[in-house]
Amino acid sequence: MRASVNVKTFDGLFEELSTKARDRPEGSGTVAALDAGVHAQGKKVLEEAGEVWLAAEHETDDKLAEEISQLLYRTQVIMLGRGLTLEDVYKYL
Ligand SMILES: N=c1c2ncn([C@@H]3O[C@H](COP(=O)(O)OP(=O)(O)OP(=O)(O)O)[C@@H](O)[C@H]3O)c2ncn1[C@@H]1O[C@H](COP(=O)(O)O)[C@@H](O)[C@H]1O
Repeated sequence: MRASVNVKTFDGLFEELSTKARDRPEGSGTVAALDAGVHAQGKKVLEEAGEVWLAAEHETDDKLAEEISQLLYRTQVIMLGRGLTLEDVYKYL
């Protein structure tokens, strides 16, 4: 894939969401997801994981990539909700 200045990365998204969690801008879905609590956040992770699985079996590469991006997002919401940093996770990679 060709590099692009506009492509978000996992780290870049985490920084963006951390700022949203701190500043709590109006209309942010991330702020709403954080306020909904860990139970709701966990359900979203499971839902997106299931959609990744189904897309891998039945959908196009692009649809699969979209579902994976949503799973990454929902994973980051869980991380932020629990106060985990990227380093907390990366040390296990
Ligand atoms: N990457 C994402 C992202 N992926 C998924 N989602 C959310 O997840 C939804 C899709 O999930 P579902 O399939 O469950 O869709 P849905 O059932 O219609 O959603 P709900 O009604 O359950 O909210 C989207 O409509 C978004 O609300 C995301 N929301 C935000 N981001 C990124 O987070 C940044 C901050 O977002 P805000 O906090 O909303 O400003 C954005 O710039 C994006 O880059």
